[in-house]
Amino acid sequence: MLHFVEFKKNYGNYPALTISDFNIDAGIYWIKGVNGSGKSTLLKSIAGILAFDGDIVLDGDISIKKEPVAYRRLVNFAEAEPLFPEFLTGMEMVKLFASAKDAQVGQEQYFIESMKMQSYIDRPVGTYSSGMLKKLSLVLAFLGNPMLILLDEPLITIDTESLKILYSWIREYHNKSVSFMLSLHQDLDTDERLEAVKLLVEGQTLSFC
Ligand SMILES: Nc1ncnc2c1ncn2[C@@H]1O[C@H](COP(=O)(O)OP(=O)(O)OP(=O)(O)O)[C@@H](O)[C@H]1O
Repeated sequence: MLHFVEFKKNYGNYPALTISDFNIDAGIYWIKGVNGSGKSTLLKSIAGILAFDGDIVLDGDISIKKEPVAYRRLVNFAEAEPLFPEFLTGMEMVKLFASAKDAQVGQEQYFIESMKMQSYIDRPVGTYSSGMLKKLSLVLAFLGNPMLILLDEPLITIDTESLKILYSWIREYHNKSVSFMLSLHQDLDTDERLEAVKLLVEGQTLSFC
């Protein structure tokens, strides 16, 4: 599903992450690692938000470097602490992402309703609480027809009812062959029946746990 080829991400002189040749099959992955180990750097690089040396190839032949548009359409990302333009409403953000991700018309309604966001989705994002912002970022990460969804710290900030909904979305999309990479500090809820393979970011590289 994902192949790292001579991947290297430096911040100035600091070599944050080096992954020379690494393959990840389709599935659900739990990215572990201590603070500052490079989990967000990894997810932002896979999402195409950070520049890096080398290449990341999706599904055998879709290179982020050679086919950035096709690649980005298939890889969605929710940041740990999302920041959006404060003057736009939640719905304007949703429409923007739906258009960029070629989402089918009306797809967003299911997500907005199941997360119970109808009462504030038309309000400017600047008026949102941190939990509301987090839920908006999660909705955006499910729009379109992604092959891979990257969720950085998805379990923080949102209430327990919303967490259950998020787990159900992950199960539903996984059943449709969508892969996930979740960076988490806390354990996954074993009652939620998510079979996740553990990956460890340690010593400025990535390995299976
Ligand atoms: N913009 C930046 N400039 C310089 N160094 C950075 C930058 N962003 C991250 N780093 C460094 O890269 C390393 C990895 O950071 P990263 O945010 O990826 O870690 P993380 O595993 O996500 O941490 P946490 O669990 O605390 O969120 C850290 O040493 C950090 O100081």
